[in-house]
Amino acid sequence: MIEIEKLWFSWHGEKHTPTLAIDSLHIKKGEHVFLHGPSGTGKSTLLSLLAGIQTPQRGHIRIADTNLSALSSAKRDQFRADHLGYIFQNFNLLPYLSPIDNVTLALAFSAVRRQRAQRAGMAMNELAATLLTQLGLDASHHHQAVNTLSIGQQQRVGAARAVIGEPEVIIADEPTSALDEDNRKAFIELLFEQTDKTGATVVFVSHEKSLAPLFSKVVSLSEVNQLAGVAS
Ligand SMILES: Nc1ncnc2c1ncn2[C@@H]1O[C@H](COP(=O)(O)OP(=O)(O)OP(=O)(O)O)[C@@H](O)[C@H]1O
Repeated sequence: MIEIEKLWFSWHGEKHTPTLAIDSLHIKKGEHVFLHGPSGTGKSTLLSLLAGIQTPQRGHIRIADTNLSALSSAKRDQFRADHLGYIFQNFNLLPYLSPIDNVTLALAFSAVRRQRAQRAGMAMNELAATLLTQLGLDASHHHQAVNTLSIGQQQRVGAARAVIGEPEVIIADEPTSALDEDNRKAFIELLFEQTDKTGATVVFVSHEKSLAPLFSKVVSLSEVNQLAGVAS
């Protein structure tokens, strides 16, 4: 599902030391990947490359058989909207909109995800409400502005927005860092219940190594980031 080959990326251009140099990293469809590494090793950088927000100077990233580097910037934006659900560390929700409106907004930018959502046979608002409830946000909170929700509740809105319309890949950048350990685990289990229904691949970044046993594959970025060993 995700194939990284001979990846080389520097924030400062080709003449500078790379932030990331990954010879090869393959992630299978439906896998739950826990990506960890010390601060500054490039975890968020790798996620922005996977999301097509940045492009590598060398090598390539394929997601669902699409080479992201071969796409124009506009096509990469569309690819991201269609195939990737992103859960941000600070959730990036629209503060004055309700949970329902934040979740359905993910469908506004993607006909592919709208079509998949329609297969559920319910109105978009109803589907958003169902996902929010399944991810642990009680219906009594579905219509208040998200900036009046707790961090844990906002996290459930961020997760529902990422999974609606069944994107093939869910990327999560430390979405549980503000929660206690029991709530972190419970949230991840609820997220996997949703992604396993659709066979989505999950790439989850966290510092919390205690979460690693919940995942099917554990990747240490310090180990795969071979700064000296990538062929030019
Ligand atoms: N937008 C940017 N412009 C220039 N350099 C950047 C940018 N974002 C990150 N970097 C640099 O890339 C390196 C890796 O940063 P990154 O945020 O990917 O690490 P991280 O492993 O996610 O760290 P943390 O765990 O602290 O979030 C750092 O040296 C950082 O300064």
